[in-house]
Amino acid sequence: MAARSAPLADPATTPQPKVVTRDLCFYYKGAQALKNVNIELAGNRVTALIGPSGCGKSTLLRIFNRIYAIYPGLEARGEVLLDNQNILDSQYSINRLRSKVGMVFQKPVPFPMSIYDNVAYAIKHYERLPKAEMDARVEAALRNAALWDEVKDKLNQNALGLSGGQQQRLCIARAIALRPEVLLLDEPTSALDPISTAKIEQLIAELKKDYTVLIVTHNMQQAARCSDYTGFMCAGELVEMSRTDDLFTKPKREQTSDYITGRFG
Ligand SMILES: Nc1ncnc2c1ncn2[C@@H]1O[C@H](COP(=O)(O)OP(=O)(O)OP(=O)(O)O)[C@@H](O)[C@H]1O
Repeated sequence: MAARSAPLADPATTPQPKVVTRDLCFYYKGAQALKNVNIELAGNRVTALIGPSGCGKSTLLRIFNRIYAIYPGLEARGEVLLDNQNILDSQYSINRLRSKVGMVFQKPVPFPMSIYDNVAYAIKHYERLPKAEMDARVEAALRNAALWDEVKDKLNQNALGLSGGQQQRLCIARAIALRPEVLLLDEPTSALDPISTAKIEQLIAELKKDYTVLIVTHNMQQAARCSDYTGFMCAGELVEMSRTDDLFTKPKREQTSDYITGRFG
């Protein structure tokens, strides 16, 4: 039976949860991948999910923008409350959800178009803006993603000419250009070199001023460096969820301790 996530400690300084799941289960064509997951993502904080390969981290992250719904035979049960509204409810419009919850994938996937258009394209899907306003939005997103200084003189060049780390920051710019409230990062640095990784980690720390961030990572040091809260998952269950320092220094469950000390996984 999955552990119920304890309410996050110290309510005086703990922000309100932005996203809450209740008894969330997930099935791939009948095969259960998540078992009664109860997790809270604190608003304007970074939450990391760690755990062995195949434990369900990416499955959980992808539920938060209902991306699974485009594939047949995949089913989520339970509730996922974003600001107290259940996003799994078919009445909750997918367009509304995508404007509130942005996602960045493991491999940078810029569109084969200019750097400018990569960001503007995402905005145009939701809003019609005069040119000057669009320019300002594109610049703001690129600045927020710590990429502006590197690309400001070549906005019309093809994005595929950027380095991997720059492409990933462009994908983050594209996601934040829509001014989402929640940002999902699925192993965003696994394809990057250490310098690009450090830049993205620094960026993640900055982003929490404006967004609620969830990051899936295989790298425990990364979780320790850039998250406020960490959830440890195993075999489709959320085993433990605490403040990051606590989870790594005084885990409550033996399974967590075994994982972070390298005894399994
Ligand atoms: N498209 C799919 N169809 C069927 N089963 C899937 C699919 N995607 C994932 N699974 C299964 O769901 C379980 C959870 O997978 P998931 O990718 O969420 O794990 P993960 O913790 O993110 O793994 P990793 O760290 O290796 O990326 C695994 O047993 C996996 O085999």
